Amino acid sequence: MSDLNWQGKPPEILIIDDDSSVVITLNKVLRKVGRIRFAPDAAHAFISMSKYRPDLILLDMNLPDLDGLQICAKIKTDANTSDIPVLFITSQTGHNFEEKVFDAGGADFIVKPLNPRVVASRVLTHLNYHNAIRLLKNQANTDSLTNLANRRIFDEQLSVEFRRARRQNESITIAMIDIDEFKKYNDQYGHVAGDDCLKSIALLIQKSAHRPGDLAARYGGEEFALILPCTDTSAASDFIARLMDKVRGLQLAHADDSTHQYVTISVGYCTLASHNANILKLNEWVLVEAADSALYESKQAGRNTVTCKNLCLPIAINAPH
Ligand SMILES: Nc1nc2c(ncn2[C@@H]2O[C@H](COP(=O)(O)OP(=O)(O)OP(=O)(O)O)[C@@H](O)[C@H]2O)c(=O)[nH]1
Repeated sequence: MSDLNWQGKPPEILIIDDDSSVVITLNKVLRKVGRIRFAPDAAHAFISMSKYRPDLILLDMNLPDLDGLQICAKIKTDANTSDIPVLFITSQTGHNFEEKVFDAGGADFIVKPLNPRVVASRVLTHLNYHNAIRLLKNQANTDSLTNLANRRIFDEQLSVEFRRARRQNESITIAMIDIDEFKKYNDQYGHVAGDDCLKSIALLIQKSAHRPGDLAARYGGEEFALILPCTDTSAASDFIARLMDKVRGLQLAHADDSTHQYVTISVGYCTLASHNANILKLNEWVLVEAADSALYESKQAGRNTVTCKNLCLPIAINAPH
């Protein structure tokens, strides 16, 4: 249908217009470009947007319930829709019109009577911009080898989830995961096999951390980090035991591992329990440091081990950094 490389499916285009002749014309021009949906007014448009997140919106200036500028401003103030390009369709070109469109957050406008080639060119240009920005954002947030979130996103999300846990008096767990004897693995099987091993374990971690708010990130070389909101010590312990089982279940041969035949991981985690007396004085990095020191203990204990540091009792608080 579409020539654009849009993650295997055509781009979603939403046309918000109550004039059926305009809708018919736009459909004819754009049906080869993407998947077209229609809404005759603002109410239907917002329902459609929440169901089928559009990649581009064509918006009439005058609609029965809200005017186009108001709809556009609403789209632009909602974090879920703010990055969608909005192109106005209008017969108005009067005083200040262009400024009003751009002030409302519109990306461009197309003047009636509609010229099919102009419509197709403008829509394709904005879809291509939108796609390029989406790909760049994705690259900036993702570790390219494993496709997990990168360290930058981990830091951002850690702060968000820690503040949420504090506000809502919920527990939160941070886990640090490290592949055992990975230097020897690389030495024995080569770096390409090492990369494949990292990818397999990353995929397992990502599939395991599937609840809303969970985040799996590549923290460094062969180290991963997990944020598990609303997860107390016992839930975290079950989660990590299952994850370690799954890694052992992969049975990735590691002939040089001093104690095991297969690739294993060591884990350290720290849970901040709800009702922690010190919760208001703590910061998120206390959890990361505690999880990291628990991971160190797991390594000292012989690897393929999990260690928990619990912060539910009053503890010595490190200076924030
Ligand atoms: N193939 C591959 N190897 C990596 C990557 N990032 C880090 N490494 C390797 O991971 C190894 C980590 O070695 P160490 O920190 O000594 O840890 P270890 O050998 O796993 O030993 P323990 O953690 O004590 O069990 C190093 O040899 C790094 O070169 C990567 O992206 N790909």
